[in-house]
Amino acid sequence: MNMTANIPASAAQQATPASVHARPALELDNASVVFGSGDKAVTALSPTNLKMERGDFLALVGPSGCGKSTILKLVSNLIQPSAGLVLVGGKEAKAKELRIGMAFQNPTMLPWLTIEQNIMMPLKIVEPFKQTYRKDKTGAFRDRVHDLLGQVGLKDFANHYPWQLSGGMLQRSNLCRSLIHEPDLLLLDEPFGALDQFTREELWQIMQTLYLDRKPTVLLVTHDLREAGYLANRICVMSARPGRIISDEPVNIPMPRDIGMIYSPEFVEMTQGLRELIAQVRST
Ligand SMILES: Nc1ncnc2c1ncn2[C@@H]1O[C@H](COP(=O)(O)OP(=O)(O)OP(=O)(O)O)[C@@H](O)[C@H]1O
Repeated sequence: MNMTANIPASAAQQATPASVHARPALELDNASVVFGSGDKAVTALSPTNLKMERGDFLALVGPSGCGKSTILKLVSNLIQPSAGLVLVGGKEAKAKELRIGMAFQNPTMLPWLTIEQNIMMPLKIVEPFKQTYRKDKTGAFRDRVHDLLGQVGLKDFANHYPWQLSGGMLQRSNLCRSLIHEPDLLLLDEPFGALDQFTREELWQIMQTLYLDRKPTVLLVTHDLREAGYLANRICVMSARPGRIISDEPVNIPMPRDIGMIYSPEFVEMTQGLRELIAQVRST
C-alpha cells in the first residue's frame, strides 16, 4: 500500500523537523502487555516498537480488540508494560512531571462546574500551573481558557453548565480541557465516535485548527479511517490480537486540509487501502 503517491509533503511535517528535538516525544521499545497469568493469560499487545517525534499526529487503527486502547493505557501510565519500555519525551511514562492531555468518546464534564471551570481543571491539578493557579490575580489562566473557547466557537458559553450544551459543543469543550495545560502528549480515544457525521466533520476541522495552531504531539485511536486520513500525518495499522504494528505510513497531504478532500479519488483510494489491510488481518 502506498499512501504517499502523487501527494506533496505535509506542511506539519515540514514545520517540525525531527532533528530539532533530542528525544522522541514517545517511544515504545519492545513494549508488550499480558493480562492475567497461567491458563488465563491474555496477550493484549505483542512486543511493539513505535517512535513519535514532537508535533507528530499519529492515528492508530486496526480491528477491534487489537490493543489500541492498551497502548493508550501504557502511555498514560494506567498500566505498566509486562516487558519493554514506554518513554514519553525520554522519561518513563510513570514520571510525575509528564503532562498528558486526554479526550475520550465521553467528555465526562463535572456537572456542577461551568464550562470555564471544567476547562480550568487541569491547571488546578497539573504542575507547573498548579503552583501559580491560586496566585493568578491577572486572570491569565482565564484568558487562556477564553482563547481556546474562541478558537472552537464557544466564546459565549464559558459560563454555561455542561447540561446546557449539545454533544458536539461538549466535545469541543473537552478538546479545550485536553489542551489547556499544553500537554507533552495528547491522547485521543475515539473522541468523535458518538457524534453524527456532520458534527464529526465539523469537529475534525476544529481539531485540525487547534493542531496547526499549537502543534501538540497527538496519538489518536480511531475506527474511522476518514478521520485518520483527514487529521493525521502518519497512520499505523495494527494486526488482530495479539496486536502489533504491521504498517506505518505517512499521509503526505498538505495542511490545512479542506474537508471536501475526503471525497477526492486519491483520499478514497488511501482509505480503501487501509480498509482492505484491516479486513485481511481480521480474517487471519
Ligand atoms: N484488563 C484486561 N484483562 C484481560 N484482557 C484484557 C484486559 N483489557 C484488555 N484486554 C484484552 O486485550 C485485548 C486488547 O484490548 P484493547 O482494549 O486494547 O483493544 P482495542 O484495539 O482498543 O479494541 P476496540 O477497538 O474494540 O476498543 C482485547 O482482546 C481485550 O479483551
